[in-house]
Amino acid sequence: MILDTQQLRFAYNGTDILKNIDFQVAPGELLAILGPNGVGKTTLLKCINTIHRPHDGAILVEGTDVLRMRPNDIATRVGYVAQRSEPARLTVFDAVLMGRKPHIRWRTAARDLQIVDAALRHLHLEGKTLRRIDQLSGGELQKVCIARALVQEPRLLLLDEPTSALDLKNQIEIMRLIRRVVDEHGIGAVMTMHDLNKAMRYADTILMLKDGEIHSYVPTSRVTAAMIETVYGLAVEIHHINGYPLVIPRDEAVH
Ligand SMILES: Nc1ncnc2c1ncn2[C@@H]1O[C@H](COP(=O)(O)OP(=O)(O)OP(=O)(O)O)[C@@H](O)[C@H]1O
Repeated sequence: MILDTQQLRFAYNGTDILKNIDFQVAPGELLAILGPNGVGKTTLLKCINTIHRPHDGAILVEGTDVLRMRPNDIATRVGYVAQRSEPARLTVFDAVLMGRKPHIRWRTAARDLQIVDAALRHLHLEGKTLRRIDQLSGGELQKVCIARALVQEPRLLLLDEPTSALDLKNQIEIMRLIRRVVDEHGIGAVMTMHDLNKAMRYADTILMLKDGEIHSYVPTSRVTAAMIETVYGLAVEIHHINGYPLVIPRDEAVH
């Protein structure tokens, strides 16, 4: 397993936000965490990335407890794309190169530069390498953050709403890129998402949170309208168009 979370519990100021969180991510698996605003999706990613320390339970990455890993070992195994990032006065190139830092021993090697170049090309940022990231649009900055996580060559990629600031074409390109990296490199990925259709189109597994606990944890093909209705409190239908699932809200209340 790439990721194994066991009976996680996390509280802010004594109030439980997450409890009984148990799930696994296998090599080549993309898991989407869904659930309403404020349910704890970001908090869960931050626990996995050791930004927060769970109050109970364990998080294993390739069999090793992340809380016992040195920061550099975490950084070579886990890449994290935050929901919001603080843009610094760095160029795009330098910001992406920073993702190689955990791998660089003495000084930047030719391979580091090749990996950075490739990531910039994949994200269509090659024309903006010398732009300062505090002068980018929200979507451009989001792509820089994804490029920085990819050059880390992590075994586990954590993405907090990776397409939220992107236009339709960029959303699809980023989802295809994430899918390809997961498939080709056999890594695991966990993303939070509000767009159910995109999650169901690209993820292998869906994990839905409700009231701080796992409500549903199923292969994408097993997601039902009833699950979505209970978690979001919204009546929906799931249709398939050209083989892709499409969630359509119905104009009626759920009790
Ligand atoms: N630093 C903090 N201190 C106290 N409470 C917090 C803190 N950060 C988040 N919370 C609360 O914890 C809960 C979970 O927040 P979190 O950001 O994990 O939710 P989310 O599911 O990612 O939400 P969204 O979909 O709106 O991004 C929310 O009620 C939030 O207000």
